[in-house]
Amino acid sequence: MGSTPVDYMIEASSGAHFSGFHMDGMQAVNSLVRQGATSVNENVPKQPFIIGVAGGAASGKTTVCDMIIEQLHDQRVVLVNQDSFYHSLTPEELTKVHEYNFDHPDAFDNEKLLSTVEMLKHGKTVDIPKYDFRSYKNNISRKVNPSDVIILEGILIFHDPRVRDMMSMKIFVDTDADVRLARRIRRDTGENGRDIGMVLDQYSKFVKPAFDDFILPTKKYADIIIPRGGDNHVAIDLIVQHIRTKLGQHDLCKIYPNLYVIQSTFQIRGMHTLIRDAQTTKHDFVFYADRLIRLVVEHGLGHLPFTEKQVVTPTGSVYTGVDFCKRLCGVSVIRSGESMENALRACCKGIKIGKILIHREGDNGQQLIYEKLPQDISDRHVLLLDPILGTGNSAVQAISLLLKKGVPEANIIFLNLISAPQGVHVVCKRFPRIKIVTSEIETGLNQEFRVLPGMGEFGDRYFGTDDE
Ligand SMILES: Nc1ncnc2c1ncn2[C@@H]1O[C@H](COP(=O)(O)OP(=O)(O)O)[C@@H](O)[C@H]1O
Ligand SMILES: Nc1ccn([C@@H]2O[C@H](COP(=O)(O)O)[C@@H](O)[C@H]2O)c(=O)n1
Ligand SMILES: [Mg+2]
Repeated sequence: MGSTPVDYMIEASSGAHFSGFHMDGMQAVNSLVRQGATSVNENVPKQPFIIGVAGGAASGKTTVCDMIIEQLHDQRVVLVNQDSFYHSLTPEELTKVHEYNFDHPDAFDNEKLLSTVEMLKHGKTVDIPKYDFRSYKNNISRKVNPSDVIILEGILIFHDPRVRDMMSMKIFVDTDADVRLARRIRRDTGENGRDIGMVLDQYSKFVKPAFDDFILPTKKYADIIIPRGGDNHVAIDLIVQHIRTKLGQHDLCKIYPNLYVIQSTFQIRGMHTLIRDAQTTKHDFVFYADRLIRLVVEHGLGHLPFTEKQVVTPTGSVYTGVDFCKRLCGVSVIRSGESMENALRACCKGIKIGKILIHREGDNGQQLIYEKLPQDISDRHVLLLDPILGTGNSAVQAISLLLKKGVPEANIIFLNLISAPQGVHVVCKRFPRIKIVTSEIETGLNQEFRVLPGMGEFGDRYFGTDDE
């Protein structure tokens, strides 16, 4: 590995983050239909992004982790410290603590660390011990919930290949030995209440040799080497940027560059949780569906072309901005697509909205039975509205009609709340120039072609007709 300030070998660490669906378009759907298959990957939980942070004692590992966590404040991140897996000292070892090597791989319960990381990786809650540097014991423990990002930190966190192989990104904090020693003296004589003579003895007898024999040799496994630890803001920004890209990117977006999944936040996830809950009242369903629809519409509008425009502000200054695209219209797929009309009207004053009604017989016999579209639709950019993309058959019908009316494929933006991978494959394969904007990708379809986990019959829940 070279020795540039930040050795950034992203490719080496970019193993797929979220599991996806990798069959070919129509072929995939047809084969699923033939097999009467249920969800594509219904039982495969999303894999967390596991990061390892190694480096010498007092190199700044915890500081770097804290900075990453702070920047990822809108994500579910958990920090697991290798210190938590120190073996508690026996009464006999306690009497000769100055002879104990805390920097040797055997000082840790490596099997427990491995099983803990495996559990978190598979979405299970774990109990992690808390280690006390003063009593040399781990008595109490804390509950740690599964998260989207798991950071494993410790001097020898790259030592065990089984733990190392679970990491999607490996960082080594590289700080000069004299700086590490100075920090260690301050920390151990301060918060750990130790005598300076003992600290120096421990350093020359165990810490320094173990760094050379066990820690430094693991530097070669790192994808990124950060000199100066927490002072290296550029490295930390790059790392956070990379993590965000990996988290926000569904595998399908890597296959289809015209598929846009809006970046998830806790707010967005919270809204999805509410509208997916079968117990949510009609009032709340409409409220949160409207909020999400508005986000999708705003995101979709961001894909329209624009022209530069200059205006004079009340201070007499010139502001160089942009002018909205004027030649646009909405088209809703009756009935659930109509739920998206208000959000579109709220964003685009006076926008024309056409309608298409597609009758479904099972899910193979789709029939277009009604259309009312602006006469000059071929000159407009079209925002096609349907909250759910399932098999893709209705979408194909609707898009085919728009193309027949002369709308260029590249002028269509298909907006929906949730998309099944099958529908994405079908639409993107057949119409590679249209854009799809959605807020979440589903796991798949069931045997009745309903989206899973889904949110039920959207139109019925939104318009309150589910009891009829
Ligand atoms: N860039 C820095 N400048 C000054 N002090 C630092 C810096 N990074 C860490 N420290 C201090 O050094 C000590 C060790 O840092 P820490 O992040 O806990 O290292 P590690 O987790 O590698 O042992 C802490 O007291 C911390 O506050
Ligand atoms: N009872 C203990 C346990 C560990 N150490 C030292 O801590 C260092 C590892 O912790 P970092 O936060 O610095 O990674 C390691 O060098 C051990 O020697 C200790 O002094 N006492
Ligand atoms: Mg630490």
